Amino acid sequence: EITKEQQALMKIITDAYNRHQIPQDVAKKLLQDQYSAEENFLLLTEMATSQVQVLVEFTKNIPGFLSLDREDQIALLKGSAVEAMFLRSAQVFNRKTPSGHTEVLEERIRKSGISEEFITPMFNFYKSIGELHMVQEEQALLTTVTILTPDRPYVKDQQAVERLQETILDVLRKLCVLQHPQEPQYFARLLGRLTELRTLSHYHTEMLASWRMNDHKFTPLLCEIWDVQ
Ligand SMILES: CC(C)c1onc(-c2c(Cl)cccc2Cl)c1COc1ccc(-c2ccc3c(C(=O)O)csc3c2)cc1
Repeated sequence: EITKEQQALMKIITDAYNRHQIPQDVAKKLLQDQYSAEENFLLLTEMATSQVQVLVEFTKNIPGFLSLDREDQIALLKGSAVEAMFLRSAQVFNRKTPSGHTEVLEERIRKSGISEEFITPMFNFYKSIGELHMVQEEQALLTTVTILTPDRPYVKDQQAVERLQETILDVLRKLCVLQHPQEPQYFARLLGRLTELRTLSHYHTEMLASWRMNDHKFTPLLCEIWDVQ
């Protein structure tokens, strides 16, 4: 079962995950009433930029992350940002509370110049995440596992990242058994989502290319994290 130090680790990560969220005044912009493709793209760009800032702050709270090589920290953030944002936006879509963001976010994503070939897998993913009914600890730990993926491009000390990731995976596996006793393969299903995230990340690269073809501009932070422009 989960040890005392694993409990402490899970609490640190879950508290940080809940503390670092897009500010409500930024999220509320989704509710404003312009719905042109241009307006949707601009709003989504603002959401993504804010989400990256939130992600950087969250990552600093992952025990051991700041002890990694500085360049490896950057490589892990760049390599996982899109996947972490898919996970975060998935939680928004599957939130029960009628924050109203769900519908407008879906509407804006569907009408922001993303081609249908990417929209379908994207919303299939959102649905498959919803079907998992993850508790918030599982969401926080799964995002952390995604960030601590050792084989991202340009990571030098993969062993150091692997050690951190294994620590989190061990807690996540035990938590899944506790939270879903009637579903022994639940942990395996969760990890299967990480494979789906990699595929979505490849689609995302093409999404960026097609937006740029139509002369869409990104913010400096997104250009830096996604190596565009
Ligand atoms: C540059 C831009 C056009 C773009 O490029 N690819 C993607 C992109 C898309 Cl379209 C889908 C998935 C991933 C990415 Cl990066 C995006 C938009 O990325 C988003 C990132 C994050 C949110 C997001 C997060 C949290 C919350 C919360 C909350 O927590 O309370 C309330 S509202 C909300 C909104 C939305 C969109």
